Amino acid sequence: MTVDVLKANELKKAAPVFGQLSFDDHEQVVFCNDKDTGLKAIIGIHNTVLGPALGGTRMWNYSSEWDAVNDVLRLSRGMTFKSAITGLNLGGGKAVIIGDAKTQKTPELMRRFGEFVHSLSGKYITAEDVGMETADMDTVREVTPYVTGISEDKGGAGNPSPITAYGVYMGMKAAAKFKFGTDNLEGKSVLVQGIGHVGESLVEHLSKEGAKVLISDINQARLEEVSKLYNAQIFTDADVYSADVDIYAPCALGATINDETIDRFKASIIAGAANNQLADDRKHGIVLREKGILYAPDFLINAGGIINVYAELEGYGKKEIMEKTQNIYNTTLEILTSADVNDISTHEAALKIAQQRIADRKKQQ
Ligand SMILES: NC(=O)c1ccc[n+]([C@@H]2O[C@H](COP(=O)([O-])OP(=O)(O)OC[C@H]3O[C@@H](n4cnc5c(N)ncnc54)[C@H](O)[C@@H]3O)[C@@H](O)[C@H]2O)c1
Repeated sequence: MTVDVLKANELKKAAPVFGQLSFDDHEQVVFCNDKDTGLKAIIGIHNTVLGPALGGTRMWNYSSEWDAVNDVLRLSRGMTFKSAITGLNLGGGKAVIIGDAKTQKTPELMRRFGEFVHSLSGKYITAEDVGMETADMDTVREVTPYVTGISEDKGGAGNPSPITAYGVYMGMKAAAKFKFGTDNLEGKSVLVQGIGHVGESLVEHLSKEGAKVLISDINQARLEEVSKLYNAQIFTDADVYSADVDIYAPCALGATINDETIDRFKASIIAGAANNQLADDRKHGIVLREKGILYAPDFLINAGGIINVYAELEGYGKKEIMEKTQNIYNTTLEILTSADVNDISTHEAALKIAQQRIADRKKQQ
């Protein structure tokens, strides 16, 4: 561990961007700065072999600029594989805005951000992520057409979060089928960490099916609201990761499966919406497999949102969106089976398929 930290620190000094551990042959990284609106944003374009880089914008109060760079690099890479495995003709990109979405987000700041997106002439297309609402994308739409996730009355496909939640639910059911022999979640205990846009909708599906739902969030008011609405139990223990549940569903931020938490998990399945759940894809994917914890790869099961926004570009409707999202069940089962047959982590099994699709397309170009 100490050696890893030392190595990372040396790399930061010698090659602060291209040498970053999370840098993975990204095509372009754009730093956007505007003094008047206070905008400090980074757009990461990982790969555009399959199409324009599409991915949401996250507004977050990062503890350092370094964390923001790291996040956008990891998130944009994840988008490349998400679109590839879902069969969409999209590349991977993502943007982060440094700041508190509750106090620092203004229409002027969002429009200025939209102008930066516009300057990339469609190579990057944005959408919402943590800290963003459909209304913010409507504001961005005032200055650029390179935005999705806009409201339905403005011709968009609307808020992608309920579709994302439906896809996660499908992926979770497939994982249950694989692990428990049945996809019926009635009576299964599921801890949903983060009950924001996606988490709440997932809680709704789960409680309708009769699962025993536990919820955890840093926002106490939301906990009480969601608990009342869906009869979900608020998880009060200090340690979320050692909760004695059947399924852990991370729906807050990424990297919750890391060196500190991985030995504490008691859940049999990990299936949630958060992007980049594994702090170290390779290492933690393998450890989960060794521990017998079935991990449904995040970029595979949380693709509902991108399917929804892709519909805006391709012009298909709700029925097709739901069918494609429902299909996450089948793809998840295939990948879990393939990981088992090939004795590799589920993350690696999913990654291989995504990478192969990109390599095949590259050969044709
Ligand atoms: N919205 C989508 O369509 C979509 C699509 C794919 C992936 N995702 C990913 O799913 C996750 C959730 O997205 P969202 O749109 O619901 O975001 P959101 O901002 O609406 O909700 C996030 C929730 O997590 C809570 N939270 C933050 N830190 C926490 C912590 N340490 N412990 C517990 N709760 C915490 C917040 O209070 C909030 O309620 C994100 O990682 C996002 O990148 C979202």
